[in-house]
Amino acid sequence: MVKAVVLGAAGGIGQPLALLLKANPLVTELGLFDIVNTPGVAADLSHISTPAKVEGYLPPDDGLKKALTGADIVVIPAGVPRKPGMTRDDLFKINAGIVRDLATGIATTAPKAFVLVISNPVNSTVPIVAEVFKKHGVFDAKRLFGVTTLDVVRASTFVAEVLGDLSAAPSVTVPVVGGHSGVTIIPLLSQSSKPLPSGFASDKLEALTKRVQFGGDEVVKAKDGAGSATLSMAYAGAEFASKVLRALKGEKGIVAPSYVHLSAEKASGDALKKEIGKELEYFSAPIELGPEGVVSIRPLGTLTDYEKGLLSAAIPELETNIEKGVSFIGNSKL
Ligand SMILES: NC(=O)c1ccc[n+]([C@@H]2O[C@H](COP(=O)([O-])OP(=O)(O)OC[C@H]3O[C@@H](n4cnc5c(N)ncnc54)[C@H](O)[C@@H]3O)[C@@H](O)[C@H]2O)c1
Ligand SMILES: O=C(O)C[C@H](O)C(=O)O
Repeated sequence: MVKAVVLGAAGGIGQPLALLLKANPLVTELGLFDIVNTPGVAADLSHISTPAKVEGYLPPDDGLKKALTGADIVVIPAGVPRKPGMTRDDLFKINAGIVRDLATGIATTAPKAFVLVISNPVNSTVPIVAEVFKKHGVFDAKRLFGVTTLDVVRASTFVAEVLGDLSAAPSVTVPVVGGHSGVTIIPLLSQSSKPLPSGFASDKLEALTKRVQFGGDEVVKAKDGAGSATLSMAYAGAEFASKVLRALKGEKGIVAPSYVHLSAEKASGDALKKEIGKELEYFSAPIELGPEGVVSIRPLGTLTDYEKGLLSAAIPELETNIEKGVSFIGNSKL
């Protein structure tokens, strides 16, 4: 029996993500929470002929607590999305408080659940969840994940486009490490499972790297005020959730990228800090998953000089973003 819960389930990401979780045969119960519309979304999904029993909850009558009771995995896409001209950090003002309050609900009702944070700015919202959990004495770094899968999904697609063969996209894997915003997104294109064409020019490599780093902006611009990526994010979130669930069920050797606290597995986390050359608390890297969550954090491997430059550029912004999330909870009354 597996209960999955979506917080922010009526939103642009929440609805298609809930659909994909309802279609996942590993899920037997699906709890949907939002401040609006969840009864309708739940009623709609509940007619789909898959095993999961679906319930929708709203804030009155302890809806958050009811949604979270018995949760094994909680996915959080609650919060406002960007409009053109905004950075992800501009969302902090509104989303930090939303994520803090939802994390408080998880800490008190489902402290053992795996928590997958989608709400932006991920580089700061994951530390917010961790700090709330620490204040409640229930923090387990192995179970907290910032969802960076969309960056990896984009890298696969964009590399396949460069190779002129979109049918290769599902089998192209590119490690994307660092964080989830602009220059903190570091695609390690030299490690693509399908190499780029030989003699790929450095200006093309730079353009491809920038496309992965700023892929979110492409969607924000195209949606022209109506939000940011929702469908590709729901796909990516469901992919990552499915890997976490398969590992929970005992499948071995599952590796997926995620933004985690580097204490999640001490030896490999310390080794990664050495590779980065900085005492960062959080970083996104390929993670081996197991029934308890993080089994190990994979090394970055050999970086080209260009990729080393990307890493150096990412570190100061990551540090600032992490500190912002940590001090927000330090200064919050819970
Ligand atoms: N990690 C990623 O790769 C990634 C990708 C895309 C979007 N995002 C982020 O995901 C978030 C959601 O994006 P969206 O397009 O679905 O936005 P949206 O506005 O369509 O949906 C957000 C939902 O959250 C709900 N909500 C607001 N406050 C809430 C609360 N206190 N409790 C529960 N629900 C609440 C809203 O009612 C709404 O239904 C944004 O912050 C966006 O930046 C992250
Ligand atoms: O770009 C955004 O604001 C949403 C998301 O983080 C993305 O990468 O698409």
